[in-house]
Amino acid sequence: MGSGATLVDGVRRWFQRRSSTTSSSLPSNNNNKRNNNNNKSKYNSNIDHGNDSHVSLTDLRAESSTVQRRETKPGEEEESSILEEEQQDFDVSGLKILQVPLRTHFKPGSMDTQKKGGLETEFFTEYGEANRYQIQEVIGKGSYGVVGSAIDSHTGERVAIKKINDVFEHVSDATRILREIKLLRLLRHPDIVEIKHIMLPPSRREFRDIYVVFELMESDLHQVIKANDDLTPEHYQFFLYQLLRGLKYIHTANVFHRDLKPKNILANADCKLKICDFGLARVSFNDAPSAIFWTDYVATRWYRAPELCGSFFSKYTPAIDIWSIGCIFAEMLTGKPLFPGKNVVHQLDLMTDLLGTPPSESIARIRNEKARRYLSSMRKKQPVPFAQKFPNADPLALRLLERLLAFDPKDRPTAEEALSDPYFNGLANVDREPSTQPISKLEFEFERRKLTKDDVRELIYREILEYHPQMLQEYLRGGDQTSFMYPSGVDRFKRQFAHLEEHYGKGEKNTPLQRQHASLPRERVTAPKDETDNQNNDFERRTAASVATTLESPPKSQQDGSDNVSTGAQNGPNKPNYSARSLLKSASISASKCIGVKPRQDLEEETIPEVNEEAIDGIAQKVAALHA
Ligand SMILES: Nc1ncnc2c1ncn2[C@@H]1O[C@H](COP(=O)(O)OP(=O)(O)OP(=O)(O)O)[C@@H](O)[C@H]1O
Repeated sequence: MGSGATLVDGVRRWFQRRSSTTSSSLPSNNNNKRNNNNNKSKYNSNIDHGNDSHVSLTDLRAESSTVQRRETKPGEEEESSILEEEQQDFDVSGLKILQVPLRTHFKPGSMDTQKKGGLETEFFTEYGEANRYQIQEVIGKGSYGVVGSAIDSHTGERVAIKKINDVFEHVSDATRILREIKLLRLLRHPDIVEIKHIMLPPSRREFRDIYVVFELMESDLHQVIKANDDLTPEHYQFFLYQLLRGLKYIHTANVFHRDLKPKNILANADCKLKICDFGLARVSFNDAPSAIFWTDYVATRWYRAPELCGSFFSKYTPAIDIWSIGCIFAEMLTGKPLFPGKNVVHQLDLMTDLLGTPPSESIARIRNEKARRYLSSMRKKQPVPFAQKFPNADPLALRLLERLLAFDPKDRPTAEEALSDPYFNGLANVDREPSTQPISKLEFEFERRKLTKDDVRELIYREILEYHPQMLQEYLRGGDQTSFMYPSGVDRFKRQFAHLEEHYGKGEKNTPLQRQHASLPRERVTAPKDETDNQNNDFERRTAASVATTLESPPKSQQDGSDNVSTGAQNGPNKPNYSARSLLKSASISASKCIGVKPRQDLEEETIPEVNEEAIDGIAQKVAALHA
């Protein structure tokens, strides 16, 4: 306890000093300040009896940051204190350093990374791109490509470079990448991973791969939870605080992340967390047709909110992300996933085992008739007290967790509300929990039209130019760059990555990963039935595809028709509509058996592939065929 108490105390004092030394540069809305002297941290008594050496270390650091601030020259104060704040963020010296398992898969060693041909050298010297990053090792592999660590010779910083292969193989994949790089450019926050740069492709109209340079993180929360069985209450608090702070910012931009899970939270040994993987994120524009917005919903099941397990509503709220954060927090506390459902019905079962069956008022609000009937017909369950499920946890943490995991989305707090929960007394400070402006519709106008490969290539290229201001100027002036093959470091990277990939996982029985979230091209959707029959556990994939009909709330006769094929155990002759099977059929998660999925490492890996508008018709036909 002592070390974490020190952290909280240190951070609190830091805030207090900051308020007194830099108050002129801060918004002076005292009503907004949740963190004040009367708001005694629950750790105070521990601090008094705590570990002195930790206290003095934190004190010293907090002190030195204050002294530095005091020494700022007049006139420079505002700017430097803001910069300093950004850099320092939190003093985490009181928290025990995390174990972060080594992620090195292959070190290049004698690899020919240094070799530069004459022309290449010339290009690189002139443009400075290629010599800038020296690739070190492969640190991860996702469905879109390899991630390597590298040194940025301009800054000396270590960075992560993600090579995304064959970006334009499917328009839907390319659109996902466009969305992700755009969102990460627009969402700048200390708790969100930062894109530092994107390499300029060698040709505007012909490039296939892109190289995205991120700030380098040491691990992810999934690994941290697995490797650290001695996390303290202060770790839990600081982790949750950062996640909610990042989420507050994301939600005020009107963005829903939609796939929050421990693997999508990057982590450093110093306890810093950053939200990543915005590939499934969407901007919510009030006038956007909700059916289109949600038909491609595919978040990993274990972290999926109940309303998404049964297509409860046609409009969803940011509360879906709050639910995921609740699941992640519970996983931190116990070291195990909270709701490791095997399919959506099992998922709902696990949720109701803990939370009890929802009250009738909550069920009554559910728009989808099948989901409503399914929930009403469930065996009534009483909630399990959280103190029993999480016996060693801080009662304040559990009170907040219960709010995050409210079955009814309207009962969950917003991220901002959660940050003002008493659990964060002494740590939270609204001045350090920024909001942002809603993202402009103009940035995402491409979501409203059907894009061709060339359209999306142009849009990605335009997005890359944001990291190449001079080229952007030329582009905006209308200079035709089509035939201008300008030099870039990409060719060299291509070779380096090819080499690394060749050696990646050597000795392991790895098969190449395939894109998980890929939207389905129509022809794949309509693959022959027998291709799917031997896929056990894929009931969900075969049947959960009636998104369109669910969202449009089909007439009763249609529902009855689809229920004829239901074989759910509760399906008596007179109650055909609310079996588990029919619920699965109406879930707003859609997929096809035809998509390749990653070799399964654990059940949570079974993310359901994304389905786009284009694919819905095909899926609907396929489902109909399956049940014919
Ligand atoms: N900035 C970073 N610093 C360190 N590691 C990273 C960084 N970004 C990604 N990684 C790691 O690289 C791996 C693959 O990254 P990522 O999940 O972004 O790829 P992806 O192709 O989008 O994967 P997915 O299949 O989950 O969609 C992950 O293990 C991740 O932890």
